[in-house]
Amino acid sequence: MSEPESCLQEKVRGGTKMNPGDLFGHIGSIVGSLMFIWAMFKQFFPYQVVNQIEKHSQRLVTYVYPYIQITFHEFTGERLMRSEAYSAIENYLSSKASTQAKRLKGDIGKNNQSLVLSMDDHEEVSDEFNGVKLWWASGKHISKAQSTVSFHHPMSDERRYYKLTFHKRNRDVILGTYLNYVMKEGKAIKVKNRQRKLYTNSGSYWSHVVFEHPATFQTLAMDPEEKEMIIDDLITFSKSGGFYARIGRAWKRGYLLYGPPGTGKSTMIAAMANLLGYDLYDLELTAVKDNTELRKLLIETSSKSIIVIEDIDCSLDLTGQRRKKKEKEEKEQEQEKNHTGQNQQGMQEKDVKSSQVTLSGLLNFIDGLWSACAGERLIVFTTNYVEKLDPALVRKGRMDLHIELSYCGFEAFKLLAKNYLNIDAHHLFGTISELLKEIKITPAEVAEHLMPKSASGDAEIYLKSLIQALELTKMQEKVEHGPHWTEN
Ligand SMILES: Nc1ncnc2c1ncn2[C@@H]1O[C@H](COP(=O)(O)OP(=O)(O)OP(=O)(O)O)[C@@H](O)[C@H]1O
Ligand SMILES: [Mg+2]
Repeated sequence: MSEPESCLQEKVRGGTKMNPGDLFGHIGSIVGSLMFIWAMFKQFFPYQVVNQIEKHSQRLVTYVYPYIQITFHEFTGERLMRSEAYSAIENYLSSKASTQAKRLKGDIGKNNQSLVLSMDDHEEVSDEFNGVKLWWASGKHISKAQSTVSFHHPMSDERRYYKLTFHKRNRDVILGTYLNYVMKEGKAIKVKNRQRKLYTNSGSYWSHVVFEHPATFQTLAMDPEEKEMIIDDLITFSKSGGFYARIGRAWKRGYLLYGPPGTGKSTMIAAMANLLGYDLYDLELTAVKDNTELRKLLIETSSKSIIVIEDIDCSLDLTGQRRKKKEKEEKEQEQEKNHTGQNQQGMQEKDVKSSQVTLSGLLNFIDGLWSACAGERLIVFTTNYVEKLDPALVRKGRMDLHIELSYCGFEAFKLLAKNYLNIDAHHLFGTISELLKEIKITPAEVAEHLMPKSASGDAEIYLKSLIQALELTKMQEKVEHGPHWTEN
């Protein structure tokens, strides 16, 4: 059975099922079917005729037609801005269109990789929500006034819309929850499909590149339970907009990632961005001139983003004095050279050497920013030395979750072996498990040993190389602790 036929029959069935024995139900279904056929064929009639027929039939239909229709136009307002609701519906319907509609439109998505399909004009798809059946139809108006003058831009006078049809007895469900659901889902799909960016600051300006880091939580080697807990925490956060609004708190969450170099802190941040589909702002504090500049940078960050300050201990010291002041001054002098001639820099460069970002500036600005800006933001600090940080910076409420990334345990090793060598088990695993209990080695070092060096490389070679390295470290430790070990 063809798709329009099946939709029509669903409509007729829907009418009788919803209101058995009700004459209006039948009439309404028939009128619904006629309207659907009309929607398919009206494009072949002149615009004036269509307009007149629709005007008069509308009045008649409202008497007998038990369905309610809502239209969502693509462009709204005097300045004809593209409607957010329309684009959310378009995204929401894209998956339904690809399974139900017979005529589809295809385009390259914003991430420039995947093909995005949407329903073509005058198509219809059905949807179901909490047991309620409803229909979406796409259509377009061709403006009469513009069609005569828009010779050079034949598409510019087309106004597309989506029309939602549902039985009037479901009014509460549709208006109360369904439409909110569609908006939310549609926006979520948009976020998932959009091209994400990695922003870095040079002085008070953000510049960005496309963010395409392949790290995911699946490939991140760490304790599986802790990993689950972090994923849960992130997903709960990203879905809690309503909760944060209800309790009157800004929608933000702070993470402190700490651990030795090479344990996966930066990798985890990339995985977080990939999981949530957020942009990344990598804030280089040592390149920020003062608190004002810092505030400006943070206010410019967009919603759904992760603001990262790596090695926070190297950027600020406990009194707020810059540890890397000298380096900063050198950097700024260089910038000064580069920007000579750009008059907008002139003002800022005047007091370059006297100003600096302080710890209290950072704290104030974080707290202040969150209450001023809408939308969700994560802030992530990383450090190799958690004990060196000022308690004010890492107190609860500011940094909600402290995550330790540590040396490679056996579970983490197994995941690396799976990722790098595609093996779940091996007779050398037992030896490695024992060695990992005694020897501290970072996931980065393990990964280095497991990295295939030739196309035909045997897993055993790489595992043996890892065992050798572990045994060597063990020997070295023995030598270092020699006197204690040999005393007895
Ligand atoms: N837990 C891990 N799981 C998977 N790969 C890891 C892990 N830790 C490190 N690696 C690998 O080691 C490399 C270095 O890790 P990463 O840059 O994330 O470490 P880091 O903790 O940020 O170190 P630093 O403190 O020096 O910034 C990564 O490119 C990644 O391939
Ligand atoms: Mg790092």
